[in-house]
Amino acid sequence: MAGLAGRFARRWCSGLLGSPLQVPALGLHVLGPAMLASQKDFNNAVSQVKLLKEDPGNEVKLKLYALYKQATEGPCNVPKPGMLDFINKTKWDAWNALGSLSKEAARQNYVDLVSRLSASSESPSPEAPAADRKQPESDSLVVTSEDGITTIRLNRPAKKNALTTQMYHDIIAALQAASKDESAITVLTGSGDYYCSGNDLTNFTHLPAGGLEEMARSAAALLRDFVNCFIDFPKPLVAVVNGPAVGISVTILGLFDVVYATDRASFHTPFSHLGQSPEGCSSYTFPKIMGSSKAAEMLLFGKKLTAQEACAQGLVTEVFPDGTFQKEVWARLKAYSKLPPNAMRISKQIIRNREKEKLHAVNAEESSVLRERWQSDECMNAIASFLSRKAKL
Ligand SMILES: CCCCCCCCCC/C=C\CC(=O)SCCNC(=O)CCNC(=O)[C@H](O)C(C)(C)COP(=O)(O)OP(=O)(O)OC[C@H]1O[C@@H](n2cnc3c(N)ncnc32)[C@H](O)[C@@H]1OP(=O)(O)O
Repeated sequence: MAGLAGRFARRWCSGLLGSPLQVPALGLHVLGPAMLASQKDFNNAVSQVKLLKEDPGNEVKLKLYALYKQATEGPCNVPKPGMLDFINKTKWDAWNALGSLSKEAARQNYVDLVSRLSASSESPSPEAPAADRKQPESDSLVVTSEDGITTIRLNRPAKKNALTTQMYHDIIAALQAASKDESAITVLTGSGDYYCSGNDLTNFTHLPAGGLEEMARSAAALLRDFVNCFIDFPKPLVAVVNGPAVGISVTILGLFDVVYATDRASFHTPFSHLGQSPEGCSSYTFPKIMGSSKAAEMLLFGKKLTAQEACAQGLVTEVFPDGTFQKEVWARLKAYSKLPPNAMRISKQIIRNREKEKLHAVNAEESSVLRERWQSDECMNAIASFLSRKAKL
């Protein structure tokens, strides 16, 4: 069995790292979010992969492979390999999971990933903008900082950027670091075709020694800490919603200062379907933003809004055509990031501070109600249904 696994791993490595592009090895730029990687940056990154000192492991090589194919050939356009062709099927799955991600975005994600791999295998360089930042524990979150913008990118496209327990912790750490760094603006966005599919429902399957009750207690504590970071975040916080958004990724939008969305995005809070109840302060912010009956349709009945509807309700600031979304949004954010940072901080304080106490109280109440909900049969059955593939939203 070990021999088979070893052979599998060796074939895997040679298949994934060999790339058809042969270009001279050049220094790798550390790219930030505010500009899209050029073809030259991409070619450099392709060369750089071959020079990595450490083997990045099969999961990362699979990501590199999928992003490379998407960047050079576009969305997966070849037939799915047969069930027994394990290696090619796994590679096909990874490529196919990137959905309609544009070639440009794939190129940028590839360059970002290589940049992180290079940085972690070398000593920090003074030019690296985020060199002194503690990097997230898992590569499901990518944090970059450039041109006055710190970007926190959910990077689990194969799972529609569902939030694992580790990702909640990493986002908390990233927000705490961003609140103190040099950047003027902080952005949350996603990789791939989804913004975020909400809480990873498998989080609830890892029962601790204390059983269901202990799991619900620690989940409520984590939720409360997570949402508190958004309530207290001192700088302009912008969501760049690159695709559909579900659950907690939607509810916390009420705590952002600006929300830009592609016209492919949708906004879905299916709490009743899941036997759960609202969080992220949405029980307070949504009625305030859109009025109580529109909020009730979303939070009680799980009505899914299109990007245009969410914009009309005031949850989204502006909607952009998907084809020009990244270019237009980052150009705008780059311009805003040049505004005096202290003025923006102080203005945010004036706008938000009088609400903070209320928001903390709402967060505490929502977390405590959910602690009970997570122990209910309604919730257990809904999660079991999703995990056994009987239910999808
Ligand atoms: C101690 C524990 C601490 C836990 C921390 C607690 C804090 C939690 C606080 C918040 C609680 C709840 C708020 C919410 O967010 S509720 C919303 C939860 N989300 C969902 O219910 C979405 C479920 N997903 C879907 O319905 C569909 O996947 C989709 C999003 C509509 C996309 O459908 P699709 O057909 O386009 O793609 P699909 O093949 O289904 O997905 C690709 C793979 O991704 C996996 N996946 C997607 N979303 C999730 C998810 N939320 N959780 C887990 N896995 C997800 C999906 O299973 C596929 O995987 P695979 O390829 O089959 O392996």
